[in-house]
Amino acid sequence: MAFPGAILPTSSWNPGLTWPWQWRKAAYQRFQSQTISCVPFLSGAPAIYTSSVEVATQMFSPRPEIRKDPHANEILRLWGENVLSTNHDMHKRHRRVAGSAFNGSIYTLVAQETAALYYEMMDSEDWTTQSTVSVTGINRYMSKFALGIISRCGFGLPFPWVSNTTLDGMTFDEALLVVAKASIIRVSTPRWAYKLPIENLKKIDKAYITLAEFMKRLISAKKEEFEAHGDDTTRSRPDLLTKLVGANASESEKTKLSDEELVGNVFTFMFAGHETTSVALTASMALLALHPEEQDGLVSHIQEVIGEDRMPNLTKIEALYKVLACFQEAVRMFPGAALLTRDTTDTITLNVPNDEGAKPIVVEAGVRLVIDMIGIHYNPRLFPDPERFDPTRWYGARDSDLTFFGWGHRVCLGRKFSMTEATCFLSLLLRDWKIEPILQNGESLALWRERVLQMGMRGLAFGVGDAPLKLTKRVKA
Ligand code: HEM
Repeated sequence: MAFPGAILPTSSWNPGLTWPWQWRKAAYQRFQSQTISCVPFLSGAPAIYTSSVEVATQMFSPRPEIRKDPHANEILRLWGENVLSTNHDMHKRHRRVAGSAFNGSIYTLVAQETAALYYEMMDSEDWTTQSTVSVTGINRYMSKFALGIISRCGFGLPFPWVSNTTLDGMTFDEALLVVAKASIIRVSTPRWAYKLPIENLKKIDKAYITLAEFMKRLISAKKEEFEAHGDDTTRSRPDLLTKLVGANASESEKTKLSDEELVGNVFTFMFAGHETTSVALTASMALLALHPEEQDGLVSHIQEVIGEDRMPNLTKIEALYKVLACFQEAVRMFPGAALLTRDTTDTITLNVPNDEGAKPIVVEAGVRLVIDMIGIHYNPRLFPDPERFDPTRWYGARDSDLTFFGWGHRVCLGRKFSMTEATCFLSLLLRDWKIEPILQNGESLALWRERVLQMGMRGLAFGVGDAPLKLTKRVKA
């Protein structure tokens, strides 16, 4: 999507930025194809959009002629090259280092910390003492929650729900939230503009400086630990930051990360692990609020598996398949990573399925390939009656069925991390609280869904807007 179409709203004549969501019921049906090409009217590169898993698989394949374009992904490289931004051999190196941190120990930690932060949030917000709580926008809480879990489990940061530690008057979580929301402004605003008396730009600048300082201190402390204890550091604490700093100290070309790459990866994990999970948690709660019958079924299931256990362990969390399926269905319906792009650097051929089998299409160099995750997840051939919230679609699903995490050699590294966090959080919340939508005067559930559950750009990811919800404490027998 190029200027000026990108800045104008989506309408019947202009796609705008949100067409994959707003036209999800019509775009591919109109052209009777799951793969369509798009040639910008005034400026910009031609693009091919697909809602077909077969075509997306070809676009995702590790071929030398397909890459993530460094210019299109400038936001991802803001702090340094990293596992999300790089291609080919360089990507393999980053993935080798970061991937090794995603194992049983980190998921055990995620289960523990999610339960701990849940109770801390309840106490700090003073919800524990209330019988009902009305929240105008649950997103704010979910955003902070997801940030807390990645900070604690990925980076060993304390991240208390209420933080008093400030650097130049700004707390760490405040700085992170501002930075997460302001990346587009940061890449598009020249440095001199920050000297102007514009309050918002000053706040963004301060947040970037604060965060960079926090991270510098964190990395220095970890480096000192390596100097004092060598490889024992990795053995005693196998978290993500330890793995990344260990790779920075490594002598091997295959696992070495430079200082800049180390910082780039630290920030990438902070943000990749934050927005997508918080969007999905918000959507899960909003959808459950619309489906009280689903909540009732889940409460019995949760009681059977964890009873009144305050800190359920990983094995118990993994047994809560019905709660997990609700989360997976919410991610299908509201995929935070909505549009994934690749670019061709040479001519390729895509085999596009049609009624007769498949038709080969030659794609020149310089074409943008867009994997439309909304298109895929609302494709009625793959998900019959796609507007219906039906968690049973995911009962017994295999890892490879979870298309909303991508697939192939770049499948999401944090998929089990986010599923563990979400299953644990939603189970504790549903066991304690009934969730209902806060309706406006005379509003029906269908109208609430229409008003609230709309996707648009929120910070770095595509997400749902403010979801107003009422929580009512369940009366325990
Ligand atoms: C509901 C939550 C999440 C969703 C829907 C999601 C989705 C995705 C998708 C679709 C991709 C593929 C991107 C591409 O191929 O261009 C991806 C990649 C990635 N995700 Fe996630 N993600 C989630 C949570 C997380 C979490 C919690 C973390 C970290 C703790 C994480 C870390 C990453 C990383 C590092 C990559 C890059 C992998 C690579 O390129 O090799 N994600 N994610």
